[in-house]
Amino acid sequence: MAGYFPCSYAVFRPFAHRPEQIAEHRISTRCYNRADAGFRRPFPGRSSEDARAPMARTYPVSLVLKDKRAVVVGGGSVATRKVLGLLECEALVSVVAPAVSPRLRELVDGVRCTWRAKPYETADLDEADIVFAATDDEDVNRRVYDDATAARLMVNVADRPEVCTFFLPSVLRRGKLSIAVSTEGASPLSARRIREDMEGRYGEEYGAYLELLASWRPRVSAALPPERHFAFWEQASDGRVLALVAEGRADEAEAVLESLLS
Ligand SMILES: C[C@@]1(CC(=O)O)c2cc3[nH]c(cc4nc(cc5[nH]c(cc(n2)[C@H]1CCC(=O)O)[C@@](C)(CC(=O)O)[C@@H]5CCC(=O)O)C(CC(=O)O)=C4CCC(=O)O)c(CCC(=O)O)c3CC(=O)O
Ligand SMILES: NC(=O)C1=CN([C@@H]2O[C@H](COP(=O)(O)OP(=O)(O)OC[C@H]3O[C@@H](n4cnc5c(N)ncnc54)[C@H](O)[C@@H]3O)[C@@H](O)[C@H]2O)C=CC1
Repeated sequence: MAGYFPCSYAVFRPFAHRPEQIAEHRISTRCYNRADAGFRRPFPGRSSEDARAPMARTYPVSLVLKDKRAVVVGGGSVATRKVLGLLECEALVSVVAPAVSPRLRELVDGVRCTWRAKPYETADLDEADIVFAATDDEDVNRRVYDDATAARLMVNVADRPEVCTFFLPSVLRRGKLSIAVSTEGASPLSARRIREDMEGRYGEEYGAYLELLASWRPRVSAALPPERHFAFWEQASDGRVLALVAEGRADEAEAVLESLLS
């Protein structure tokens, strides 16, 4: 099965039909402070009252993007990272950019990943299911955002956390296990550091372990009445089976599961 594309949606968007109002009303304190520090051009018409308005909580989900059409506008390092994640989930990726990074060029195969070597135009979003704006041109990113919003498409804007309808978390994968870390735009580097910290705690053994448990699900459903399912899975996940899998003792892990059926 294709992997999931973990992300967090910003679901509360009261001014979704007027992008300039979103900029004015849904600005996070962090961005306001960064603007003051010279990192970000201040948005027009913003008051300190607006700056205190908290950004909406996000709704974490894992998207199934297999065979869905993802349009990525931009071809630099940020776009490349997005494309790698999308291809991992078997999405159909269309990159729109006059130039792309060498790594991204390698990923373009004309089938799962195509490249339109030109500047962005509105028609590039025709047939898109999900959109990523990742150019280094603020105005282009804003235009992609406007067009995607007009078409009611989910859109991630690399340089504008405050208008994204979803963010990308930092993701640790171990087979079917994905641990997605999000700071809702507060500190992407912190998300990465936490993900790196998790790498030491959740090793490769989780891949085989979860495959084993997945293979047992139909068996448990068939062999045990529903009221015994929870107790089975509680014991199956108490650490013994995981430890045996980690030591490469697959037969013994199976035997423990077998014993839990009686
Ligand atoms: C809002 C968000 C929108 C989105 O979804 O893209 C966004 C926005 C911005 N990122 C910026 C900077 C950096 N981003 C990274 C890295 C990652 N950024 C990712 C996600 C997100 N980044 C979303 C919020 C996620 C969250 O908060 O949880 C990760 C987790 C996932 C991914 O991209 O796949 C991936 C780590 C993957 C991994 O390694 O695990 C690094 C570190 C590095 O490069 O290693 C830096 C430099 C250090 C720093 O600034 O912290 C800037 C400023 C740009 C500038 O200053 O010009 C903006 C714009 C702004 O803040 O205004
Ligand atoms: N969300 C995130 O994780 C991060 C976001 N950023 C932000 O992301 C943006 C992109 O950063 P990088 O990838 O490092 O930039 P980059 O300079 O490596 O790449 C920019 C890309 O945009 C393309 N582009 C320029 N004009 C275009 C147009 N009219 N139509 C289509 N494509 C066009 C260029 O051809 C190039 O491929 C920046 O605004 C940066 O501030 C930066 C770091 C992390």
